[in-house]
Parts: sequence; C-alpha cells; structure tokens
Amino acid sequence: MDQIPLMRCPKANNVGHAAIPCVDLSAPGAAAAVADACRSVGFFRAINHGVRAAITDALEAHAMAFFALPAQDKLDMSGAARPLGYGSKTIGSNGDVGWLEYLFLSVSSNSVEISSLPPSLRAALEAYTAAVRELSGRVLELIAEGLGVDRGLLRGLVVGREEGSDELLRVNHYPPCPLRPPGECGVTGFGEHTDPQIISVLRSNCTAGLQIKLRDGRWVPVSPTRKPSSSTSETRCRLQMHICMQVLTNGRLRSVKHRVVAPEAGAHSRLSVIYFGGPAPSQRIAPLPEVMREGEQSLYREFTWGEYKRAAYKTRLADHRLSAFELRAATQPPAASSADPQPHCSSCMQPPQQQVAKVH
Ligand SMILES: O=C(O)CCC(=O)C(=O)O
Ligand SMILES: [Fe+2]
Repeated sequence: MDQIPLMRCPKANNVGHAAIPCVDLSAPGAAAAVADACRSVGFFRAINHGVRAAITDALEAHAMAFFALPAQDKLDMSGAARPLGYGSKTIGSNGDVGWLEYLFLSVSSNSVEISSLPPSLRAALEAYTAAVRELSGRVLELIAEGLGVDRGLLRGLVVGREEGSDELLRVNHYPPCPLRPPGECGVTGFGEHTDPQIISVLRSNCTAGLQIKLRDGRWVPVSPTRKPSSSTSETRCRLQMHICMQVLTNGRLRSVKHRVVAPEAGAHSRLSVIYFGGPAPSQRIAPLPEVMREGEQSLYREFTWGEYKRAAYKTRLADHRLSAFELRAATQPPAASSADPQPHCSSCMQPPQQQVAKVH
C-alpha cells in the first residue's frame, strides 16, 4: 500500500465533442484538413491512418498483462522511471503526481530499449512503434504540404535519421479510483500539460478521461472511441501537435494543453499509448525560414534539441516549457509561470486540495 497526495481535477465543459476535428488521412483534402486542425485546435482524430487494429489490440492485451503483475516484478523488469522505466503515481522528478502507473520507453532505433520486458510485450511495442512512426511521418508530410513547404521537411526531423532521433513511447494505465472528491471534480490521472516533443500520436482503449483545452480557454472532454467492429481493420488514433512544432512554425501551429481525469470506481481502467516523435539531440531548432513571411520576426531563439530536453526535464508538468527560448522573454519581464492557475472546482469553489489516499 502506498500513500500519495491526490489532486482534484475539474470536470470539463460538456459541449466540445464536436469541436475536435476528425480527419480522413486518405482523403484528397487531407493536407489542408490536417494543417487547419493543427492551427485551430492542435489536436485531431485521425481515420484511415493505416495502423491496424490487430497491432493496437496486441499491445493493449500485453500491456494490461504487464500492469497486472506485482509491483516489484514491474520494477525489476523495467527499473524505476528516471525518467524512463516503470513509474507509479509520480510523473517526472519534480513533484507531479497522478492516479496512474506507466511504462516510459525510448524506442528510437526500432528496438525497445528495456531488454528485460516480457518478450511478447517487447514484440508488441516494436510492432506498434514501427506502425506509428510511419503514421507520424505521413502526418508530418501532410502538415508540411498544408503549410506549403517541402513535403519532407518536417518528416526528415523525426523519421529515418541516420544519427537517430528522440522517439519515446509511454503506456499509461489508470485503474478506477475509489475516491470521489466533492462537487464536480474528479481525481487527476495525468495533470494539465503540453507534450514536449514535435508530434504525439495517442491511442487509448474505449474509455473517457482525456480533456483538451480549446483556444477560447474551455476544457472539453475527448469522447472515447467506439470499439471497432469486426469489419474495421484499424482503430482511431488521436494526433497532437507539440511544442516544438510551435517553434518550427513560429507560432502558426499551437501545442494543445490536455489532461486526464482518472476513471471513477466501477468504471473500466483506462489504457493509453502515446508515441512522441522528436529529432536527434544535435538538431538545431528555430522557426523555419520556409514557413515565415518576409520580414517576420522570429518569436524564438535557436536552440538544440538536447538543450531543450535538458531544460524540459527540469520543469513541472504544467509549466510553459518554451519560456527560456522565447525572444520576448529577453525584453519583457518574465511571468512567474505561464502555466494556468491551479484549477478550482467550479461547484465547490475551492482550490484543489491535496488528499491523501491509500492506493494499491
Ligand atoms: O493518457 C492519456 O490519454 C494522455 C496522457 C498524456 O497526455 C501523456 O502521457 O502525455
Ligand atoms: Fe500528454
């Protein structure tokens, strides 16, 4: 038994399902639709993406079997997350907590780094990574096309680099939480954040919990996907544009803030798998001249991916990870933190409190 502090997570506005674009990646207008979704929301649901349901189903089954093992076995197989490995309730090393356990892996060279994972899980992770890497490459091509730049420009940062790239896979398991905070609040599964890489592909089992923040500030739930029928060969994936895409496009594409509310007692466990694509540590990151208009001021200074990652690992989940690289920061006094204020429960009108709960 463990004792951990829990944060309350306000429930989202129940209005936004329609606000999340759905893009058919095989349709003729896919490039424009993807670029539009990345400009407006920073998040979309993809269909006809080519990742077969058999691959996601196998990963889901093997991951669930792994999470059902005793805690010590999970730690012995993968090591404690620092930041890679098996983690439970703590996220990163800067004080973030959530009602979840997870595996966080480097999957850069087509082979999952943690060699002591069960072979069937490793094989499922490798098959999934290969499929999702390909999907990410296609989406990066579509984004480039939608932005009117060379098709290979963004893909080349992440996929097929000889010197390797920075690809990570996170498998999150959120068991139902027996606690019910008062009012319209749930328990935080994964706190508010923007993902740190260039592109993320998120796939979850058919459970609710994910919320995203729209440009107008409203948090909206992302509706769970339906179980695929036997005639459907692929499940739905969600794609998110991430923080460094914001730099590369000089703010044209925005990172989306998102968070997860843990399932309530009696609900199904949530399982999500997120692929995070990023470049090699030596890659220089700066707004792409091809994307900018003549005379446009760069909003960010140039940095290397390695420099950015070192800074990112020092931040907390809700922190704004780009502040050190914003050029405005050099001329204006920096805000204490550009993260949103701590969430309040709308119905109980109290700041979230830390509750101490016993969890298994
Ligand atoms: O579990 C989810 O659905 C999302 C988790 C997430 O945002 C992350 O791991 O970065
Ligand atoms: Fe995330």
